[in-house]
Amino acid sequence: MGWAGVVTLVATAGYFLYRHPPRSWTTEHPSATPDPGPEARPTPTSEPLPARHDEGFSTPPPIEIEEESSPTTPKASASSAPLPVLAVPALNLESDTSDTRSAATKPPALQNMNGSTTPQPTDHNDQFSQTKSQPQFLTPRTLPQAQKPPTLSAPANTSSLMPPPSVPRLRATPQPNRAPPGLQPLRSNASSLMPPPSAAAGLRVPPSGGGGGLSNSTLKPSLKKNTRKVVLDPGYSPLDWAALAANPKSQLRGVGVPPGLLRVTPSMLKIQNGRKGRDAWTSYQGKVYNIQPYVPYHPGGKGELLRGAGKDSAQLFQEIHPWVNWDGILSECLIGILVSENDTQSENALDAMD
Ligand code: HEM
Repeated sequence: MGWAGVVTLVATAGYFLYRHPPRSWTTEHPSATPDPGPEARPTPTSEPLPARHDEGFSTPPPIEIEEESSPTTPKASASSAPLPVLAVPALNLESDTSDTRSAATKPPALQNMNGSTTPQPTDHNDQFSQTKSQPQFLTPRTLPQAQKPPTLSAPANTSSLMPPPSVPRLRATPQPNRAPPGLQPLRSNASSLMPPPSAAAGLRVPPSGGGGGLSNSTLKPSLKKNTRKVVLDPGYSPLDWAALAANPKSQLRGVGVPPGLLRVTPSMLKIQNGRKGRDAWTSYQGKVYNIQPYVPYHPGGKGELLRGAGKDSAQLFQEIHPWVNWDGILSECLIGILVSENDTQSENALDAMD
């Protein structure tokens, strides 16, 4: 009987303390989180809530506690009882709001958000929702000082732990600010828009100076201004010239010119200036060419090409388009070699042409 009585007394005392814990226990647990936390969790299942919120604003500890709280929840599965217990400490905490402001703000937020039910699983969501909903909920409340610290402390923690909640706040805050000031939104928009324009400008500038796809459109007009190319008549394209040069019957050296290379003196070259029905000859690097058949195919036009008729064209040619393959274009127009005036063989060649 003695043992049974002692056991019943202890059980009733424990149950009484469990149902109605003293205020000192409720306040001590959140304050002394690390050591008593895991031990005291099974007894007051509702106490981790304020501790979590406090810790959630503090920093890393909440994660550990939540992980540890998960094993406690199965114990709380006998938690049909603790649910009503949750409401009890919430009322106590509201009464304790006068004691601690931080604890006062957090439990009411849970009550309002969750309707005083199932706050534990939504602790994480509460942290997010608190950040979002605290302004709405706390503004009606009469504790601006208590409101501001959590909001200020929350973004710092959320920025370190949870970037998403910090983002909506930034969005929410600049929206009201965007309309009136206009300078901050311009900066924010500029920060978002400035990179593209700067990048676009950086991209546009090089091609204009360098020579990309855009540079063609920009440089073509400038080239058109500086270019002296002419519009060739149909059938006189470089390909047409290539086809003509490949044909052995073309007689590009001119009619009446003896086969084989001729010895051409400067006087002979001067006579062949393209006038009075005579073909236009020119010399280039010691060789004489008949440029008359190439006149309608010359991209620079007839007049430009005939500037070298009856004389050496090396200087003009090199000044205008040294990259052009002279021999590749006029190989079939080769008349002979340029020799001095005293060369007797050149006289014989002229006699042969007459
Ligand atoms: C001898 C005096 C010559 C003069 C004064 C002359 C002048 C010119 C000129 C002003 C152009 C236009 C350049 C431009 O603005 O794009 C041109 C283009 C051209 N000329 Fe001549 N030319 C001469 C001889 C020749 C000869 C002998 C050939 C053939 C072997 C030739 C082949 C060409 C070609 C292929 C082009 C086009 C170049 C290009 O598209 O880049 N020219 N020439």
